[in-house]
Amino acid sequence: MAPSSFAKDKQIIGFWGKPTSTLDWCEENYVKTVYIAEFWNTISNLIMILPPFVCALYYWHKKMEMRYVWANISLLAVGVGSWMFHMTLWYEMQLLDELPMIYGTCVFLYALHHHATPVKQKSYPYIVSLVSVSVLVTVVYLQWKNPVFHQVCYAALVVFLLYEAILALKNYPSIKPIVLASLCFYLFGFFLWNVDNVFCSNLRKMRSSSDSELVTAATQLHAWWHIFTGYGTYLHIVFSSQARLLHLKRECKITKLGNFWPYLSVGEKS
Ligand SMILES: CCCCCCCC/C=C\CCCCCCCC(=O)N[C@@H](CO)[C@H](O)/C=C/CCCCCCCCCCCCC
Ligand SMILES: [Ca+2]
Ligand SMILES: [Zn+2]
Repeated sequence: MAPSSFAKDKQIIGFWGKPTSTLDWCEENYVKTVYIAEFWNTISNLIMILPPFVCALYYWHKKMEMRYVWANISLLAVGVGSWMFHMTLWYEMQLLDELPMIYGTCVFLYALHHHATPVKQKSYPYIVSLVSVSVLVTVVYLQWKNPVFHQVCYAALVVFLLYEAILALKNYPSIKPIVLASLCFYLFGFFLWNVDNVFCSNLRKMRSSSDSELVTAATQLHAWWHIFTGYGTYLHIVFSSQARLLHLKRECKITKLGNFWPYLSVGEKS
């Protein structure tokens, strides 16, 4: 599903010129500033930029295996790509948003699949399969610029990740709450993404008939999709790394930073 043909009537052209992307989401373009096409959709990406940046540095400092550092960098890459896309609405930036979603999910699959393997042991057939899927999706999507193709491929990878998560849960039932939290936030974000696409004209009417900035912000459901899926994905990284550390019998505990932000507190490497 793609929000394609809304507001063809009064398009404002801002600093980045006419949109060249194959998607233009429900948020009205260049309303807040001429430098950012979709303001709320842009700044909501901070949730995919700041926490994984800090978490990547923390895991690196704690000498976690590099795949968990890369998992954070993958989410960070999606956040930066998505920021660039919503700011410019350029086709090239859309690719910078969408393709890392595919690569990132492959990194998550790789990390989760290897949560119970001996240190430095890798499953080469699994790696080859993930690289092949990434290359295939990239090549086809560069030729066939249909966003639904990207959405179906991405959704299939997420379902496969869910299957890997269920397998990991069998080994470590204690991680169930964080797996469930990750899934609930993610699915709620997906629900909002659909509402935004289906009820775009209603949401726009609500915004145009209200002067309240609160209504404007609250009805940007694509921005809320970023926030909920970004948080759900961050929690996925927390549980994937926790499953690994439990397997390695290395000390770790989910702690809250400032009584608010959950992260995996990791003990020193023995
Ligand atoms: C299950 C819990 C954790 C899952 C982690 C999944 C791996 C995440 C990988 C990358 C992070 C992505 C975070 C969201 C970024 C969104 C950026 C964005 O908005 N991009 C759009 C352009 O602005 C792009 O065009 C959007 C595509 C949306 C595709 C939606 C596909 C639906 C996926 C639904 C999966 C349903 C799973 C059902 C399971 C029962
Ligand atoms: Ca828009
Ligand atoms: Zn987006």
